[in-house]
Amino acid sequence: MASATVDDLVMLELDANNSVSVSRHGATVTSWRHKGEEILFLSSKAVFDNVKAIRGGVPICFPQFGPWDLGPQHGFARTARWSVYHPPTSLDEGTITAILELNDQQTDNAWGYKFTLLYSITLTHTTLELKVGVENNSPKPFDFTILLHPYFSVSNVEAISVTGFENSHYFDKNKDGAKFVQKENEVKITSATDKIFPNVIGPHALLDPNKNRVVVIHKENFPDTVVWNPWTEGAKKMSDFGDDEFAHMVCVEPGFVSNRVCLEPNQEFNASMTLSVEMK
Ligand SMILES: O=P(O)(O)OC[C@H]1O[C@H](O)[C@H](O)[C@@H](O)[C@@H]1O
Repeated sequence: MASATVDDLVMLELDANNSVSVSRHGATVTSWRHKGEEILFLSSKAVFDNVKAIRGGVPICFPQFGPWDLGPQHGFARTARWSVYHPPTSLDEGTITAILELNDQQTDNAWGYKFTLLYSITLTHTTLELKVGVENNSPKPFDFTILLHPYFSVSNVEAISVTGFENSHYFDKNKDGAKFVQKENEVKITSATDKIFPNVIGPHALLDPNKNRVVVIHKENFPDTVVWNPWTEGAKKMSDFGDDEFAHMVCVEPGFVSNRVCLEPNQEFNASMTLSVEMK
């Protein structure tokens, strides 16, 4: 079995307190240190064998979010080995960018289409921008769903709230996909949560009063947002997740999942998530 090496990591470092690390396995952002604080959650049981998806950070789901007839749950992008298209480079003072690439030749191609994914990671002293581009290099159209799956580190999941959902609706995956109305702006997490909110523009604010911290999640061309926490029972079912770790994480996931993206030959799809942190 392959195991992770230094060569697997792409590091974007502004200074000792502001950095991002990205694994070429799945282009998974595994850490974002902002002013010395880790913003992302990475399970203590995450497996780095270059086979399994990394449990935490920011995995990317493509060409399928959720179960998939043609391959693994959440698609192949999070377990494929990406290449470095553009190594970390400082564009201006205080901005560093790297670009990773995945194309059909780097996957087992069960999907059957030719494509190029470019994933730009840009770090500044105030933001982390993750931008994904999909190009159809096939002679025929294809369609897909896509989602960024950030795991945020929180003090205590029952103390936090996530805003940006006023007068929306959601499909509850824990209740056979039943549809519910969300009147309140804030989502609170007090039990197993797996909700798909279609067409919420955002931004979302993840308020963590115990940390005096707000993480703001801006999204472009990701109409949907999924909120997930596995809670006790879900945690126990995952071999790469500690039984008590659900209390210290929440996933707020921008995606294009309630409808499929359709791309004609040579067409491109672009979307991004930009995170910023405010201390209160
Ligand atoms: O265990 P994974 O395949 O990484 O999926 C983890 C979770 O991802 C998303 O948030 C889905 O909405 C959940 O249904 C799923 O359980």
